[in-house]
Amino acid sequence: MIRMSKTVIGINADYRAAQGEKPALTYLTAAYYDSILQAGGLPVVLPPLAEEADIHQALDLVDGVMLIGGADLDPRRDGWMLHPSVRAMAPRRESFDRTLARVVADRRVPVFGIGAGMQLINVTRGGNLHLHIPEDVPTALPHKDNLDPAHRHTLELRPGSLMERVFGDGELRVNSMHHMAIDDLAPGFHVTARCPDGIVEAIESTSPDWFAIGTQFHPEADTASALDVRIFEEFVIGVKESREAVRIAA
Ligand SMILES: N[C@@H](CCC(=O)NCCCC(=O)O)C(=O)O
Repeated sequence: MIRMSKTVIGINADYRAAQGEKPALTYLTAAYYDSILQAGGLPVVLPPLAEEADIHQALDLVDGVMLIGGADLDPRRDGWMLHPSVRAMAPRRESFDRTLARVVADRRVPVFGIGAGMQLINVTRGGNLHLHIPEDVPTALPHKDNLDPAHRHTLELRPGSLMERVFGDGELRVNSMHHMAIDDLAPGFHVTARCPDGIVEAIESTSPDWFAIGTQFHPEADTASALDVRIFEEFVIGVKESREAVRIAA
């Protein structure tokens, strides 16, 4: 039997600690792994591993990683004060995610960060965040509407970027469900999409040896446009090309 070797993408997940008689849960929206499947990749879920050695062994088994969205990164872990608007993610998830992101970056594992996942890449590599857009950027458009999960805004794209390859020119509207955003961008990245109010909506690595992208919007969500799936196709292609380049260099 000829075994097709699909590009394997490890995906982190959300986590809920045990509550009374309710057991602890690992869970994630199916759209994250379905988007990888639709793009021709093979998704595997990475549970919140505590040991760094286990994370290294898990990364030996995948070609790339997708960091999903979710609740807020705890700003105190980055030396900032807690903000009243912060709804921190489960500590077990955040501890794993932060170690995973650091090891992924150190090993130059191809990565796609979505929402909180993009924010995590940025703080892991020395950037920081606006903790609450309405306070930090009072002139910003609304980036979250609790009454409208389909809330959207337009984007302005960087010429020559992956984002422009996917979306081309013309007006582009994406979903928006966040109250934090990238403030200082980490070294080794450039912004490839902004909301017209200046809020960062996509980033790409500028390092030739690391294929790393991030979107603040959610191309996997039900509210995404038909073109958004192309981002996942570009990601899977980029991961495959990165891995082939490493094999040739070896
Ligand atoms: N909490 C952060 C990141 C926003 C984010 O990832 N939202 C996704 C929510 C849906 C999901 O859990 O996938 C912020 O608000 O900036």
